[in-house]
Amino acid sequence: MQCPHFDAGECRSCPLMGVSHPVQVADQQRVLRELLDPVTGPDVHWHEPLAGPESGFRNKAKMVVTGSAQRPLLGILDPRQHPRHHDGTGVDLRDCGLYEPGIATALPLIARTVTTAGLPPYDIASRTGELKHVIVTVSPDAELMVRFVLRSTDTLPQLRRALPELQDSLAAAGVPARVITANILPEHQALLEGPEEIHLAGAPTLTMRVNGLPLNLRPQGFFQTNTPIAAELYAHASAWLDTTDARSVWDLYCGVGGFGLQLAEVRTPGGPLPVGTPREVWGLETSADAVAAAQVTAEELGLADRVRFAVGDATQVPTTSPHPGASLASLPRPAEPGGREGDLPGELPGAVVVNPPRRGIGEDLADWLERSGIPHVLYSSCNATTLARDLARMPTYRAVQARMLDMFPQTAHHEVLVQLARR
Ligand SMILES: C[S@@+](CC[C@H](N)C(=O)[O-])C[C@H]1O[C@@H](n2cnc3c(N)ncnc32)[C@H](O)[C@@H]1O
Repeated sequence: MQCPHFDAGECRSCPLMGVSHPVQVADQQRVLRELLDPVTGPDVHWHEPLAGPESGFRNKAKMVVTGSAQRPLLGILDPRQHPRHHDGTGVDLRDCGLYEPGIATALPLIARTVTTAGLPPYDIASRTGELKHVIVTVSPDAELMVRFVLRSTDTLPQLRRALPELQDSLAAAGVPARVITANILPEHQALLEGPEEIHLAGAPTLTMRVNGLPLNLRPQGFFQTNTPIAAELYAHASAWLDTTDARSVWDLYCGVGGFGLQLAEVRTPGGPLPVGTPREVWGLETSADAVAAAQVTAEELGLADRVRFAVGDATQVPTTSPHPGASLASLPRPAEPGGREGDLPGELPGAVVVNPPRRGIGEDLADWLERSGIPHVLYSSCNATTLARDLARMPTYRAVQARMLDMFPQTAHHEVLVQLARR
C-alpha cells in the first residue's frame, strides 16, 4: 500500500506503510512467538497468521476537525508540531486508504454539512470554536453511525437544521445514516469524546451483522476495528470452544457481546457436544451502553433466558459474578487433574473468554482464573506483552492452540487468540 500522507511525513499513524503486507504479517508472527514461546512452551499448535486486506478495512474513522466552517479539514492535527505548542493546524485525511469505502464516501458529505450548518471547528490554540471531532462507523450493511463531537450544545440548533440534507445525501450515495448523535466534550483535553451523548436522528443503534449475528452498537460502545477479521475471531473462538465439553461460558470484557452470542450454542460438528447444544452465557463489561446493546441482541435472537450481560468490572469478577458465593475469600479449589466442569464446586462456567484492552487482564483476574478450576480459557489479546505477562501468572493452564489475526494492517499491532486448557 502506498500513501501520499505517509510519504509526505504528515501522518504517522501507519508506521509499517511501505513494508510489503506479507512481510508485515510474518514479522509480527515472529515477534509474537518470541514473546509467547518462553511462557507457553513448545507444544502449542500455532496456526498460520490470518490476514485480510491491507487497505479499506477500518470500520471507524475518528476525524479531528480543523480549518474553518467554510473549508473544514477532517483528519488529524499536524504531527510535525509538538503537541504542547501546537498551533491547531490540521491535515486532511478524508482520502485515507485504511477506511472502508462507505466511510470514504461519507466523509466529503459530512464535511459539506459542517459548512452548511456553519459549525466552527474547535481551535486548540485559541480554545475557540465548537466542532472537535467527527466519528463515523460503517456497518457490514453499509449503514452509518455519525457522531459530531462538540464543545457545547450552542450550535446544536443549526446542526439539527442541516441534518435532513445530510441524511438525504448519504442515502443517495448508498450509505444511509442509521444513527446520528452529538457528543458533548466541554473540557480542553486530548480526549476523543465526552460522556454526554445527544441523539439527533435515526435509530439508537447501528446493526453490525457479524457471522449472521445482528450485533447492536450504541454510540459509546466498543466494536472491533476490522469487521471481517472480527468475524474470523469470533468464528475461531466458537470452533475452538466446540472442541471442549463446556456447556456454559463467561464472556469477560464482552463489549456488545460478539464472543458470547457466537458461543451461545455449539456450531462445529465432530466435537464432544452435538451441533445446536445450547450454552449458558454470562457477559461482563464496564460500558453500560455496550451491555444494553448486547442484551437487546440476546433478546432479538430469543436467547435472553440463557444469555445475560451485566455492567461490572471484570477484574472483580469473583464478587460481581451471578454466583455471589464465589468471592475471593471462597475461591473454588483447582480441579483435580482430569476433572471436568461437573466436578467443580459452585457454579463456575465450563469456559471463560477474556478480551481485555491493551493493559491485559491484570494480576487479580489472572490469579483468580489460575485458582478457579475453570477448565478452559480463550484469551483474545491485542497486546502480546500483557498477554505473556498474564499467562505467566496462570501456569496451571497449558496453551493448546493460537493464531495471530491481522486486525490492524500497516501497524505493529495485531490480535492473537490463544486457547488454554487446565493441565
Ligand atoms: C478489546 S474490547 C473487547 C470487546 C468485545 N469483547 C468485542 O469483541 O467487541 C475491551 C472491552 O473491555 C471493556 N472494559 C475495559 N475495562 C474493563 C473492566 N475492568 N471490566 C470489564 N470490561 C472492561 C471495554 O469497555 C471494552 O468494551
